[in-house]
Amino acid sequence: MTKYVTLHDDQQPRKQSICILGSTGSIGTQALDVIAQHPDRYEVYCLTANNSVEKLAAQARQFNPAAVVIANENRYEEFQAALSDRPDIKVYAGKKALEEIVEAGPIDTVLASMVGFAGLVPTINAIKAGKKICLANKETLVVAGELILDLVAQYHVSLLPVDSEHSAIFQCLVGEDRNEVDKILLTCSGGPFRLYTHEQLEHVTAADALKHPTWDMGAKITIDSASLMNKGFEVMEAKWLFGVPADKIQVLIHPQSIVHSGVQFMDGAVKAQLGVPDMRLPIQYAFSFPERLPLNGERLDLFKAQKLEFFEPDTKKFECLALAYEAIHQGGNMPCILNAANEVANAAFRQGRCSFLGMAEVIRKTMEQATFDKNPDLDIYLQTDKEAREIARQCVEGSL
Ligand SMILES: NC(=O)C1=CN([C@@H]2O[C@H](COP(=O)(O)OP(=O)(O)OC[C@H]3O[C@@H](n4cnc5c(N)ncnc54)[C@H](OP(=O)(O)O)[C@@H]3O)[C@@H](O)[C@H]2O)C=CC1
Ligand SMILES: CC(=O)[C@@H](O)[C@H](O)COP(=O)(O)O
Ligand SMILES: [Mn+2]
Repeated sequence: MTKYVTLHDDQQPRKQSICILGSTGSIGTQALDVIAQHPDRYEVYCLTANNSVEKLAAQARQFNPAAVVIANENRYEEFQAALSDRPDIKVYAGKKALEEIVEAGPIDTVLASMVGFAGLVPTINAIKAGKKICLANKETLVVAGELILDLVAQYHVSLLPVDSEHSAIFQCLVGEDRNEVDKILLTCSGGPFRLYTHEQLEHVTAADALKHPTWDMGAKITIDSASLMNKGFEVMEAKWLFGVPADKIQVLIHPQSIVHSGVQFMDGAVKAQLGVPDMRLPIQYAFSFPERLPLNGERLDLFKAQKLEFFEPDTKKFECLALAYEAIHQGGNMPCILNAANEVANAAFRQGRCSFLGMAEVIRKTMEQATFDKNPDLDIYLQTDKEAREIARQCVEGSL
């Protein structure tokens, strides 16, 4: 029995008290929309952001959390001033405060929806504090999948996927505990450059890459979708979440983003989950599992969708996907190196300091030069992330 169904004397389900890490982002704001649709089920214990002082303060006024954390300490005074008329809301600042707030006693569920490596330590702390984890922050599993799964088992916590494909796979696997998976069908939109030639890719800009054909998401993941690094990360995420080796995870380019992913079983049966591209469903399902709750929003109309296409990905044209497979093959801390280099290259591309194709070059060079460790622990991941970022920065500057 999952621990969220705690009944009061009157047999009404107790409200699930939620901490949202990264509440000002794309996933965070959609999670608040889900919570607003079910005030009888969910309440907000804590909201966090990095720099978005005004947005976080506005969210705090609307959702009345017990605590709020702004990760950038330099924004503390400004943030405190913005909520000075709300002494009932505790205001904290800094990376350490953010990493520790997840341990607060009243929290049932932590939605890990910060972006990047910064999400790793708070997620680990939340697991160790016995919280239910709704995981959007895929970088956590990319970097330290084995460590996270070991901790989840050791602390007996629930880990629910939020990423749309992994939520789809999870939904297909419900009730199939006794049945062996033949392969996972992991769909991918192909991004805005799906039909571009290599020559065209030499000239694309961040503004072009930020126009995702089907999903409206934060800037970092949108660039990862354009380079197909996002799909490489999702192969790793699926491998850890569902215990399926990478060679049994088939990536299918599906430009319509209607089939969110599927599973083929030993008898050849394929189950898939379909829907409009809207993250509120996977967010809500992670909160409410095993129940389904009503959700306002657009419904899938298959007559309107008309055609559903599937193609093989081109790993020569999209080298980031090939690099992700290489990192999976090498194992150890290589996915951590891949992730750190990607975070640096992705940011540099957005700032116009690196070309689109240059991102893969930076990542490849960093993978060649960073110190490899076959059996990393958390300390090694922290060191690896630091070292790989430094190498990647130098690659971006063209000094290596
Ligand atoms: N968006 C989507 O549809 C999907 C996202 N995901 C994953 O979910 C995660 C969040 O993505 P998304 O919502 O798009 O990202 P956004 O960039 O929209 O939001 C990121 C959030 O994290 C906060 N944040 C950023 N850096 C830090 C930091 N160093 N310390 C503390 N907080 C920080 C931001 O605060 P601030 O506003 O102050 O910058 C913001 O609240 C990513 O890992 C992504 O891969 C997975 C599937 C789909
Ligand atoms: C919404 C979501 O889950 C994203 O990870 C999405 O998958 C990105 O689209 P791509 O398939 O283009 O990477
Ligand atoms: Mn996804």
